[in-house]
Amino acid sequence: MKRARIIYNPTSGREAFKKELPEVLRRFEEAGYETSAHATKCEGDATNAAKIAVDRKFDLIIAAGGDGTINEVIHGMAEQEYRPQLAIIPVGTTNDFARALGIPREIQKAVSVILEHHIRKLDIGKVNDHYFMNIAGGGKLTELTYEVPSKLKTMLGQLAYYLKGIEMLPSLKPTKVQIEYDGKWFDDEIMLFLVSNTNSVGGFEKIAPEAKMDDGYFDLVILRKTNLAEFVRIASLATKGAHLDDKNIFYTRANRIKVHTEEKMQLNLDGEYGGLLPGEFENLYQHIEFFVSEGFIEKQAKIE
Ligand SMILES: Nc1ncnc2c1ncn2[C@@H]1O[C@H](COP(=O)(O)OP(=O)(O)OP(=O)(O)O)[C@@H](O)[C@H]1O
Repeated sequence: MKRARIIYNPTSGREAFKKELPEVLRRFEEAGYETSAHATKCEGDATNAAKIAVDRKFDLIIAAGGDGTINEVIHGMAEQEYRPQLAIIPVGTTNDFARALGIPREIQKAVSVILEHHIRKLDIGKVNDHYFMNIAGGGKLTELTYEVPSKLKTMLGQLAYYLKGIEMLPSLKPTKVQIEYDGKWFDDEIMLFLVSNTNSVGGFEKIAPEAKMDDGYFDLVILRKTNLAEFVRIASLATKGAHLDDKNIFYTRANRIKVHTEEKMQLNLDGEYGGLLPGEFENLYQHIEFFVSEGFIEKQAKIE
C-alpha cells in the first residue's frame, strides 16, 4: 500500500483545512493511500516535516497551505536523493503555484483533481540557497509586489500592479547590472529582471509566454531603463503578451543565470523577499513529480 503524508499549516488562510481533514484522510485512504497528517507549528516546521517524510520514504507528500508552506516543503525535499511525489491543496492567502498547476482552491475539489492522478515532473528554480516555483526577480520595480495590498490584488489583479508601477516609477532609479546567461553577457541599466519558470506573474498571464515548466529553461525578461510613458506603453503590451519584441525589453531563455550588481539589490522569490543579490539561478530539470490538473497538461502542450 502506498503511504501519503499530509503536511498542513493550520493557520493558513481561514483555518479551513482542519475541519476538512477527516474527510481528506478518508478520501486518500479510500483511494489506496495509508495516510497520516502533520500540522506545522511554526516557521520552518514544514521543511523539517518534509525531510522526515523523505527519510521515512513516503510515496506522496500532500502540502496544504499557502505558497509559503509549499515553498518550505520543497525546501525539505529538493536536496534529497529520494523525493516523494508532491500534491498541493491550496488553502493559503496566496497560492500562485497551485493556480499555475490548475489545482482548485476548494479543498475537496482539489482532492478530486489530485485523485485523478495526472502526474508530471516539473522544473524547480534555485537561487543561492533558496528555491522558487514560479518566478524570481530583482530591480526596484519588483519591490512593488510588497507594496500592493493583497485585497487590491484580489480585486484588481494585474491592474493593481500596473497602477502601483505608474505611481512608483518616477521615484525609481535604474540599476546597473551584469547578467551572465549560459555563457553570454548582458550589461546595462535596468528597471527590473524576471527569471520565470511559469508564464504567469502576479496576474499577468503572458509575461513570459513561452515559459514551460518541464523544459529545464528559465525565461529571462529584462526591462531596460525606461521613462514613465514607455513604461505605460510596455505594461499595456505585456497584458497581451506583445512586449517581447519591444526595444526596451531583453528576452532570452537560459538554464543558468548569474546576476551581479554593484548596488544593493533585493531578490524577490515567488512574491516574497528572498535576500540580496548577487544571485546564481539554476534550473533543476524535472526535479519533482507533481500532481497537476488535466487543464495544466493541455495548456503546457500548447506552448512550443
Ligand atoms: N502553526 C503555525 N503558526 C504560525 N505560523 C506558521 C505555523 N505553521 C507555519 N507557519 C508559517 O506561516 C507561513 C505562511 O503560511 P502559508 O503560506 O501557508 O499561508 P498563507 O495563509 O498564504 O499565509 P500568508 O498570508 O502569511 O502568506 C509559512 O511560511 C510558515 O512559516
